[in-house]
Order: sequence, then structure tokens, then C-alpha cells
Amino acid sequence: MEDNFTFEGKVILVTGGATGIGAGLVRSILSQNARHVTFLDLAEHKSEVLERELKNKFGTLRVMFIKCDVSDEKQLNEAYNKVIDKFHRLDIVINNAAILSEEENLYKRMVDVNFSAVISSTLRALATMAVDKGGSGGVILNVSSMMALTPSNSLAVYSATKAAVLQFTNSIAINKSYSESEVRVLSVCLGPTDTAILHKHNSELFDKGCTQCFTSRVPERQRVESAVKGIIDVIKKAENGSTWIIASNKPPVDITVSVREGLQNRCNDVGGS
Ligand SMILES: NC(=O)C1=CN([C@@H]2O[C@H](COP(=O)(O)OP(=O)(O)OC[C@H]3O[C@@H](n4cnc5c(N)ncnc54)[C@H](O)[C@@H]3O)[C@@H](O)[C@H]2O)C=CC1
Ligand SMILES: CC/C=C\C[C@H](O)[C@H](O)/C=C/C=C/C=C\C=C\C(=O)C/C=C\CCC(=O)O
Repeated sequence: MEDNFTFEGKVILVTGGATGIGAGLVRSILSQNARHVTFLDLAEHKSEVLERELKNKFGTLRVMFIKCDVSDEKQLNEAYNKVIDKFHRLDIVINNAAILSEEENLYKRMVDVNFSAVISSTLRALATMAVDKGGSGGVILNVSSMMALTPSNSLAVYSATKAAVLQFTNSIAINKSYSESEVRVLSVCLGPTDTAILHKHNSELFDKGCTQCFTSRVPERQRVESAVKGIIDVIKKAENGSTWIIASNKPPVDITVSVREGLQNRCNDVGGS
């Protein structure tokens, strides 16, 4: 890993950048002197408003919105091609876009957007950035949730997609040797954060402590800025394959060992080495 990692001069792609945590990331990264941030989103109007604001503030060449449904591989690949054709490099990809719905007939859409798209984007990012594939190294950060770590009686599919993101990210990080790729593959499990995704889900219940949903205390709802700052800190300092909780307006907590030991303890229980 680079000593004193900074965003200065880097080319970055953020999925789901129109609103919430994604929009916060786009703003924050630009203010840290990134060369360019492309953000992908489906929400055309909100994206265009944000793009206009950021072009005015940082300059027209520093930011670009591409309308893209990340679950559509063709659209996703075209978006990657556009960035690479323009800048001939890519340094950081943040796979942040996701949806949350409790409607049973939307479960396939949730799997496609929250999980399959993260696989497609991670594999494309690795193929582009890995040193052993002709790239110049980089960082891929996949956004999971604390819901990946605890059973949920109301958000089974959403939680499962986030658990899948976590397991996929950690497996890819081990599979692709950092010494060859020089791409750090990271995951964060965010706690409840004040954005539309949370507002849409049981906001009232949540504010009462969500006692029906969880066996113990739910983390305090955090500000978007705290989630954004946490993700930026993780990108700057985290080791390949590490997993971090960012919750309750606190600094990121490294849970890599707990995530790995959970599995190891179970292997020990059944007599594994
Ligand atoms: N807000 C919270 O309490 C938590 C959020 N997270 C995760 O943080 C990430 C960001 O979510 P928030 O900012 O909270 O929600 P949000 O709903 O404000 O942002 C999600 C963005 O993704 C975009 N998007 C959705 N489907 C898309 C698609 N098919 N293609 C392209 N863009 C698409 C939306 O238009 C939106 O701009 C998500 O991965 C979410 O699961 C994790 C834990 C807690
Ligand atoms: C590492 C977890 C350790 C212990 C679990 C605790 O016992 C406790 O049960 C943890 C609860 C964690 C809850 C986390 C999030 C709750 C979120 C919501 O209620 C809102 C739902 C969805 C918003 C989107 C999202 O969180 O991904």
C-alpha cells in the first residue's frame, strides 16, 4: 500500500452517487483534489442537479454523471469504457448503489442491484486496475451493512444481499493476491445512516429502537458525513481484504478478525484444523 495514501490526482468511479452516502462521497473526494470522479446512477434529475453544482464548484472536467443501471452489465461496461477511454486509468471504485424493498416480488431486483452488480463491477474494476493485467493498482470498496452480520425478521433478502457482498469481497481479496494485483479489495458494514434508504424502511419503528427487529441494541442513527468520513478513512488506511464497521458517528472499527474467526470457530467445532 502507498504510504500516506491521498485522493490527489486519482480517477474514481462511484456507483449510486446521486443521493445519500454516494453523493457525500463524490463531494468529499472532489474536495480532496481527486483528478476526476464519475458517478453512476439511475436517478437522472438528482444526478444532473448534483453534476451541475459540482462542475460549478470544482470545474467541468472534474466530475461526470453517467446514467446507468448498474445491474445491467452492458450499461455498466459501457460506463467503464467511457471512463477508461477518457482518462486511460482508474484508481478507485466504490460500489455503493443499492435498493431496499420489503415487497416480495422485488427480491430478484434487489439481488441484481445489491449483489450481482457488485460482482460485475468488482471483476471489471480488477481487470482494469490490476498491475498483473496492465493496470496501475488501486482500491475497490464494496458497501455492505451491519444487516449482513445479524439476522433480520423484516429484511431477509436485503440482509442476505449484504452478507453476500461481504463474503464475495473477502473471498475475492484472498483469491487475487495483492502482491500481484496491487488492488486493495475492501468492505464496510455501515450502521443505520440518515438517508432515503433508511427513511423508506420502518423509520418510525427504527426510531423506537427497532425492538421487534433485533435481539439487542440497534446502533444510533448516524449522520451521512460520518459514514462518508469513515469510508474515506478506510480507503486511505485499510489493508487488502479487511472489513470495517462504520456506525453511530464513530470512527471505523476493524472487524476483519471477528469475521474470519467466526468461521474458524465453527470449523473448530466440527473438528477442522
Ligand atoms: N442508510 C443506511 O442506513 C445504510 C445504508 N447502507 C448502504 O449504503 C449504500 C448507500 O445507500 P444510501 O445512501 O443510504 O441510500 P440512497 O437510497 O440514498 O442511495 C442509493 C443510491 O443508489 C442509486 N441506485 C439504486 N439503484 C440503482 C441502480 N440499479 N443503478 C444505479 N444506481 C442505483 C439510487 O438512485 C441512489 O442514488 C447502499 O449500499 C446501502 O445498502 C448500509 C447500511 C446502512
Ligand atoms: C456486528 C453486529 C453485532 C451484534 C448485533 C447486535 O446484537 C444487534 O442486534 C445489532 C443490530 C444491528 C442493526 C443494524 C442495522 C439496523 C438497521 C435498521 O434497522 C434499518 C434497516 C435498514 C437500513 C439499511 C441498512 O441498515 O443496511
